[in-house]
Amino acid sequence: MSLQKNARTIRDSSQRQEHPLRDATAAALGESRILRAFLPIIENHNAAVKDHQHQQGAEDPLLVGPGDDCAVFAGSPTPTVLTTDTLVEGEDFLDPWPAGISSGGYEVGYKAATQNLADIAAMGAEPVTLVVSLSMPAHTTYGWVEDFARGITDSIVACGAHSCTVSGGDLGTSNDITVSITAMGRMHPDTPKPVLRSGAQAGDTVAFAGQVGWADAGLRLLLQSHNPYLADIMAKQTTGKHPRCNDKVVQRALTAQLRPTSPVPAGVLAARAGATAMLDVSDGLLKDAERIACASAVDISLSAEAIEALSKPLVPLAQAILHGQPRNEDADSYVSLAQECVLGGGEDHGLLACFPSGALLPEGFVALGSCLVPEGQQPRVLLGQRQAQARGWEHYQPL
Ligand SMILES: Nc1ncnc2c1ncn2[C@@H]1O[C@H](COP(=O)(O)OP(=O)(O)O)[C@@H](O)[C@H]1O
Ligand SMILES: Cc1ncc(C[n+]2csc(CCOP(=O)(O)OP(=O)(O)O)c2C)c(N)n1
Ligand SMILES: [Mg+2]
Repeated sequence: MSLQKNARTIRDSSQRQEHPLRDATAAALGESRILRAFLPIIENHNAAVKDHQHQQGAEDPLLVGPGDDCAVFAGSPTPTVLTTDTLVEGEDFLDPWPAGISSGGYEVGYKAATQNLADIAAMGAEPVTLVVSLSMPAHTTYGWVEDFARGITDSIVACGAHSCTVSGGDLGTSNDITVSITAMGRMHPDTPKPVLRSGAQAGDTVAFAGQVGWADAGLRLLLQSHNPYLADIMAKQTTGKHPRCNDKVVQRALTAQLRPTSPVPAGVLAARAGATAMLDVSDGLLKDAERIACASAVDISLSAEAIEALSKPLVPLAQAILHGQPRNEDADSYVSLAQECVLGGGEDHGLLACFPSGALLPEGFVALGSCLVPEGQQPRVLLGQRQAQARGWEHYQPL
């Protein structure tokens, strides 16, 4: 059957039945169920294309479709990986934030590039190029766009993606600034097999490279308009490109939210060390660990001590955040807020990976736990002995 005829059959059949959730909203459904409106239709299409190519005696180059950090395409000498990510003003950044600090062009370009580079790294691949689409109001200035371009190139350098170019893009108009970057990467010849989310096995070590919880702590500070502590430690000129701050821990959290970096070379190192599964943590450690657990059909057990070690440096920040809230909290609430940032905070773009038990962890990775044979039907993430509730970012039910 020709592709056209096949596609028409699919369209006719989809018109015949009205999906029972047709009037349900994104807010009611959440991201994963909203994707189900999209995926069966494109997967049908992809299957029709595959059949068509087969009949022509050609191979479909799409090796891995939707569902992982990147799509994977057959390539010579090694497979190519492809991803895209979007930032929207008002939803993903503010200019200015209630705290008085701005995400200007530099921060927006920086963050948009990092998000994409992290998805490439999460496949164990090396970033090759970015294509940048920028929609903005007509009153956006030359200076903003210049800062935006510099933010992109500085992020590429800071993430260690030294072979990544910027090869094109698109300009458009919109009421709110919207940036969409598409990134292409390539597997290294020594490790041509992409690291998917689905390869983890019971017994594997779960390990993490990068930082986690800091961007969430930064977000919480930036969203506060009257934090006396923050006002105290910020230097006078806080607007513009680089907010200055006299407190190193607060500065680290603000930087993690405004100009995050991802440990990109650690992706290739992980592939080389035999990583069985990997993703970048963008929506929260528990939620993203659950994605590996579900894709690989394993339970993941995170060590309470390892989580405590990640949370500890965030306790002074939790104190700063709670100082900005109406009533002062006790020490226990600082500790639990720090842990909430580590377990549920997104946007740091560290790499969570699984390695065969006994494998030497590559530089930059610390062990967080292990994969287990699943106990129930639904794979779970455990914290210590107990099942952890997968908090995390959900676009249609924010904050
Ligand atoms: N509109 C869409 N159409 C097709 N696939 C999509 C769409 N949105 C997301 N996906 C796929 O769903 C998966 C999860 O997306 P997302 O959570 O944005 O990934 P990530 O957090 O790694 O950026 C990805 O494999 C992505 O390609
Ligand atoms: C104004 C504002 N509100 C809320 C957030 C928090 N936030 C926005 S997106 C996001 C999660 C990551 O975004 P997503 O598009 O899911 O990235 P991906 O998983 O696709 O890499 C978080 C925590 C923010 N950065 N800015
Ligand atoms: Mg990702």
